[in-house]
Amino acid sequence: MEEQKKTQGEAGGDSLFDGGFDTAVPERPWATLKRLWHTAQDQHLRLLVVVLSVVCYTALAIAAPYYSAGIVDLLWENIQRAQGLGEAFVVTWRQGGREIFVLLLLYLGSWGFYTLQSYLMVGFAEQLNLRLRREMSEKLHRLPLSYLDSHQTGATLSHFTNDMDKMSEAMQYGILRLVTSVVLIVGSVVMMFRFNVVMTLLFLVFTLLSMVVTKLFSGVTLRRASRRQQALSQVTGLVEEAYSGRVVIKAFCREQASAGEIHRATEELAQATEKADFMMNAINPTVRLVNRLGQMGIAVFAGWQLLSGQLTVGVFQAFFQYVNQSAEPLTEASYVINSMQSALASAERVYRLLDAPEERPNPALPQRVDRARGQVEFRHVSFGYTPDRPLMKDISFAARPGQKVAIVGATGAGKTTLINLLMRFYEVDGGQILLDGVDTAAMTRENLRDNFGMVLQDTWLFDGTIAENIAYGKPEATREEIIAAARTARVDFFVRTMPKGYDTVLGGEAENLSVGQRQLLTIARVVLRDPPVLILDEATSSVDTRTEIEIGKAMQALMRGRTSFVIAHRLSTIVDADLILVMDQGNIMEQGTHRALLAAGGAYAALYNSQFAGS
Ligand SMILES: Nc1ncnc2c1ncn2[C@@H]1O[C@H](COP(=O)(O)OP(=O)(O)OP(=O)(O)O)[C@@H](O)[C@H]1O
Repeated sequence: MEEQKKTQGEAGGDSLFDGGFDTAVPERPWATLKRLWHTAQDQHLRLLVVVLSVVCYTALAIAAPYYSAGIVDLLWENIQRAQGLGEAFVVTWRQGGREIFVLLLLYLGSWGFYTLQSYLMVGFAEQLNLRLRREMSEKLHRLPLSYLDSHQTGATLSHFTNDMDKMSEAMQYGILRLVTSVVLIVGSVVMMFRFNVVMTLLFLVFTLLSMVVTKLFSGVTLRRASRRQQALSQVTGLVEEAYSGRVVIKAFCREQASAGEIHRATEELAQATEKADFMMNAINPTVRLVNRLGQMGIAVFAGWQLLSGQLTVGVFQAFFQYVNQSAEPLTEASYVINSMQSALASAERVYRLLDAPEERPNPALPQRVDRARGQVEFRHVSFGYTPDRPLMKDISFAARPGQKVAIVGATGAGKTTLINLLMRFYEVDGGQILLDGVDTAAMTRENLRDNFGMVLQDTWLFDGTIAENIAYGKPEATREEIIAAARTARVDFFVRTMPKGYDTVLGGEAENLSVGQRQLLTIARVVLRDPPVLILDEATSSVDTRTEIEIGKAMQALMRGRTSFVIAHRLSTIVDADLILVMDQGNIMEQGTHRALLAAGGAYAALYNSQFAGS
């Protein structure tokens, strides 16, 4: 449920600056900020330059209007004097020119510092993202499978994409906006007070009013944005479901029902988006309207003071420069604050991933087993995925080098779990697993897994050539070695029929590989690596009989001379096994050879007889 909520929030998390409103709120904003500060420790100098640049920018931005007031008054006086004398008005270097030049420098300086701080912050944000992305990708490899198994892929991936984007945007734009706005507003208001108290009070009253309006609007906006996020994640979920279940949907002729559901969800999304976007678009004009009304009031008052000689033209225009300078950031305040909140919430999610408990560290003085003979033993092993639900209570068996061990049992019996423990994807709770007499817990995981080769039903091929895919476990393999492995795996023939043979790129062109061909390729991969112990998950129903025979032969060739663990789905293929483990509810019910188990007349015999009763 918790996870569902999390992904929903993430799925719909539009960026603020695209006009979206994010509802995510950080749980511990100050602690997260402190941690971000720590993560960016190699960039503190850059931040110091940014701070200096912000100070210079705001100082210039506050000084420029004040300075301009004097210039305008000076020019105004000169114009009037020239008119009084009937002369043409000219600006010379001594009379106004120098001041205009200085004003130009002030404006240019403030532009320059603004550009500098933006440039530095873009670099800062990207460097920070780079660091976090690197830490996350390293972390992913240190996380135990239990973490990855219990977290949705989409949610984990969104830390690399959505969360990073939000943080980057907030840092490039949000932080600067926030800091410069606060300083600019405070500075401008101080200057405004120096010019005219009544006009400043008038401005503050209308500013307060526009803030109240913003607050009212943002409450409704947040609610509507949240509804839109829910609707969006529902549509995403349904489309994903329709895509992944496309074969079943077609087989049951449920296309119309599925399309209907998506249609309904998209209609809801359209309505929710309409409402949310209307609110989003309505905020700015409304706040601006309030601001304009305020400015009108100030203008009328200022005009009256101007006419009565209590205000100069220069101060009049300078005052309005300050009004504009402060009104704009105030209008955007709620967006900026929201963006900062959502970025901090993203940072929290990223740190939560980085803080997740890791695999138990490898032993400090590990024992090594280089190229095992293949003696594998389980001694009183117990295990549960969760501490409160033990699955395996006391498992013991031994396989001698070169033996074929078949694992059978109904679905959920614990066959995969046994392999998970053997490979140390999960750690045992009690007992020992030994490889050539060495406790696997005393070895490093890398050393242990170097001794194993796995062929799973879920084949995994990556974007790359067939040759690269076969050489995945031994990148330095020569072309001859790759071809020899392909021959053993009975894959050479069909690879040669492909347009570019071993250089055919999978990925774009991988769709034209059948499930069986994909599996043969993964067998070739293991053949090339030549491990002493094998784990094979027998193909079930997704391949045709001829391919199944091919795979069977390839597996036979692979198993020769190696200890092999075969998760068997058809009892016919395991009659020659040296040891059959019959599993049920996580435990081994019976073990022995096919003959011995049949003779014992227990669960295996019953299963065997039921499978072959009709044949
Ligand atoms: N990652 C996991 N977290 C919690 N429970 C799990 C996990 N993986 C498996 N289980 C549970 O452990 C039990 C054994 O599952 P396992 O996958 O080992 O069975 P299996 O014999 O391989 O089944 P199948 O033939 O369907 O693959 C099941 O009850 C299953 O629900």
